Amino acid sequence: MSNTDQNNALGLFQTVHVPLGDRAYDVRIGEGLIDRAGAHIAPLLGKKKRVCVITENNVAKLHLDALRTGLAQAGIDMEALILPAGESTKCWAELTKSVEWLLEQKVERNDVVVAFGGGVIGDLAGFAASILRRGVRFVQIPTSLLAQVDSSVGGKTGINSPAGKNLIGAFHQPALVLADVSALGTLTTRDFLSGCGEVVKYGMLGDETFFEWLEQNGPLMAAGDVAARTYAVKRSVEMKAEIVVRDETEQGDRALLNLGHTFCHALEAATGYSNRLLHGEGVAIGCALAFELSARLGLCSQEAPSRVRAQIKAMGMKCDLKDIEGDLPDAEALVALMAQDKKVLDGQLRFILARSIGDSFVTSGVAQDMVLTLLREALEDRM
Ligand SMILES: NC(=O)c1ccc[n+]([C@@H]2O[C@H](COP(=O)([O-])OP(=O)(O)OC[C@H]3O[C@@H](n4cnc5c(N)ncnc54)[C@H](O)[C@@H]3O)[C@@H](O)[C@H]2O)c1
Ligand SMILES: O=C(O)C(=O)C[C@@H](O)[C@H](O)[C@H](O)COP(=O)(O)O
Ligand SMILES: [Zn+2]
Repeated sequence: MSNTDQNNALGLFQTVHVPLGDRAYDVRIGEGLIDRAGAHIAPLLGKKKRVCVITENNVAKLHLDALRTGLAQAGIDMEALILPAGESTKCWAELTKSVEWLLEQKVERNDVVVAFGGGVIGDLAGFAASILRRGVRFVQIPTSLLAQVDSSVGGKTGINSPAGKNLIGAFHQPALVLADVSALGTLTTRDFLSGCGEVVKYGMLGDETFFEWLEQNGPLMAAGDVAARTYAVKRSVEMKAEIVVRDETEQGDRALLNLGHTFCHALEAATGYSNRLLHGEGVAIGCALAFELSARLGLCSQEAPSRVRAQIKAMGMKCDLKDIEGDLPDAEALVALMAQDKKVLDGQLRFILARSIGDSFVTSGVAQDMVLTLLREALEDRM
């Protein structure tokens, strides 16, 4: 995995290479990458200097003109499909619309689709690209913090089902990721903090030093410091890339990236994939629950969940079930939703638990009673 600074016609950026053999690609991180998108994407194109971009209305309003100009500077034309923003767009209807639109645009096997937006667009457009003509290449241009640190890297693409989160999808690696940290400047505070949920997750699952860095630099990041944001994106991507390279299709270790997600996905399904709970918010709440469960099982110290919760709260993120507005189902119903989790093996739930901050592992040996009691207490705390 190389990690280099470059300064040429492509601008100044840092690279995390994801060495996956014939599916290897760069994640380029820096300012002004949208303005220079054409120069970065041009080497991927054949004779046809055109890309089809899938995006959504919030991002289109703020950044699509810049992308059009950035592509035009390298002589690349762009057609764009603008979908509604929000988690509910990760559904069959929008997938069908996207695939039919790509076919109308006569996208060929050798063309490149561009996913321009947050994790919703990355997951949806990546899945559309994976099934179009049995697979065309796609470039991720992630515009949210969450998408830059997590969803644009690693090739998990897909949509939600009423039965559960991300249950329909495919592994399809991008050909290139351009993470333009200047785009983060237009995020709402809520969306920025949602992305922080995944950032803190990396520290908790595998790097205590990064967790400590976040304890010290969280406020700087939130205040918009570009160097701090760039470092957080780069360190997160490095960690994700390392895990993905070890286990691309989640046969083992990759499940570590799911820390907090068994709880999170059940809560997202329970709140109807709505604005009541954003994915990164669910991840933060899920991580706090996973550490609490680990402590109750005697796997980690009692101090670890307190430190995790203190950091989540210090950054201003949602931390508890009581931070979710409106009704929630009871503990039994939440556990029933977990039964559709993709980590279920031989009918048994698997959880990511922790020995300490920065030392997590995957296990199937968690008694359901422990999970039910934990959830009952967390739900009672809402009363
Ligand atoms: N594939 C993976 O590995 C992976 C990893 C983590 C999360 N995910 C998925 O990602 C999704 C969440 O991603 P998300 O948090 O980016 O959600 P999102 O795509 O809905 O974006 C969050 C909000 O930010 C807005 N936005 C995006 N970029 C913006 C910008 N630059 N300026 C202003 N507003 C902007 C969007 O319009 C939206 O309202 C979930 O569906 C989750 O399951 C996937
Ligand atoms: O890339 C992964 O692997 C992850 O688990 C990253 C998660 O943050 C992400 O939310 C992912 O979409 C969850 O995957 P799923 O397979 O549990 O749906
Ligand atoms: Zn996630």
